[in-house]
Amino acid sequence: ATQVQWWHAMGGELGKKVDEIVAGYNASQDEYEVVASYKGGYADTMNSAIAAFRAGQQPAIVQVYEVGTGTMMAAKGAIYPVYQLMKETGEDFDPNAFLPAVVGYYTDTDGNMLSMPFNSSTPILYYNKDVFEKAGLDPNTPPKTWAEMEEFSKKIVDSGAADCGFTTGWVSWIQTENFSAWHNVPLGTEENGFGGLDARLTMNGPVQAKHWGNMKKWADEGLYKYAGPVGGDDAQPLFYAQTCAMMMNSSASRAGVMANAKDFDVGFGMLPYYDDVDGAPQNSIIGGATLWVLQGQKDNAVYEGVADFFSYLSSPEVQADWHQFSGYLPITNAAYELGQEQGYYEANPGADVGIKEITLNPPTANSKGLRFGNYVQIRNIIDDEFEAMLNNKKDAQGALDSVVSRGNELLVEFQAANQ
Ligand SMILES: O=P(O)(O)OC[C@H](O)CO
Repeated sequence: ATQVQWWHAMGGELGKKVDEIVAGYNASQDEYEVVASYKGGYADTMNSAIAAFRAGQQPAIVQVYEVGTGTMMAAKGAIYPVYQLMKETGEDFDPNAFLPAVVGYYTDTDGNMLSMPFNSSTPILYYNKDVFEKAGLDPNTPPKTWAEMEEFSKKIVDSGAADCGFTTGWVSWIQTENFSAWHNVPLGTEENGFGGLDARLTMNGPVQAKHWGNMKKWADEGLYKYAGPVGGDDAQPLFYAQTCAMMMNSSASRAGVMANAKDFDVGFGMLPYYDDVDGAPQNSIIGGATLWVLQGQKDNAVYEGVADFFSYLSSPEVQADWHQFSGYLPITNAAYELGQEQGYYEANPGADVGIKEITLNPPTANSKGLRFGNYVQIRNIIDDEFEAMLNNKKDAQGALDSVVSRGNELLVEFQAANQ
């Protein structure tokens, strides 16, 4: 069989499921053998693939998170656009089969899909119903607004029901990028970068500054616990240990929550919003990753295998199973409909919160996502400046102003290198 190497970033429960899907594909036919390799988190996986490409050792498929999209799109000689791959290998492929929010993120300005959707997520709220009850809160009513997040957190901490009200994964993705979309305020010019390489960051507006300022205040008051940079790896353990009663994290944290939150009941809610911001809540944006095909495989049969595997991955049965297990969105209309027919959403209340959030309102220029170059590095700057604020080195406005000025230097460099 022709081997097809796939480098991915799915660890823990998600990694086990990826191995199961790959085994299912390999058993379903004997022409190709997909070999899946876990390469660490999203940033590590992307960096390993770039280094491997330079050394001529690249895999056929690499999973890249959504914020790597701008960089991958610009790497023209390195990528094999998916719409072209499917056409050249004669594989049936209908971009309209995918949810519009997913397609929009990964298409070029001519509407061509460049990478293959696989695991699209969006952040949601998880909460501990048992702690809510102990604190005298209604376990069936999650907070809707940030004012309620603060009020509920105070009740939880003051009553001793838990040590902290809430934590969050991804300060960048959830409390800055999705926060901005949810409140319909821009992250940058040129429709958050979709309009061209001359886009610049503007995520230091009054709505974002107020929110970062509140996060600092809530951290000082012990209502919010910081879970660390990048994905905020401490968020899940803090939630599982019932230290924090609420957690904002990827819809795909569901698999881990289901496996680890054994001693208490979990409720699900939408992201909170400030009710004095006009138009909030707007819609959330997708995260997660897509599969990029890399150029340079010597045997064309490898690409035929990639196309065949992609068809398998996006079949309604495989997608619905992956979505229902992981909490990633059902990325095709057919997978969503299959779940409805199966009665999955009725049997699993809260499993459709993410879908409701991304489809809450038709996306605006501020809420269809982002596409900035060098954004992997810009995310590190966001974490860095958030920590500087928590450590009293800067106030919220000063920290966000630095995000914008440092980030824009990277955008200027990216524009010069890729125009
Ligand atoms: O944890 P994931 O896969 O939902 O991804 C979260 C963020 O979108 C990563 O950039």
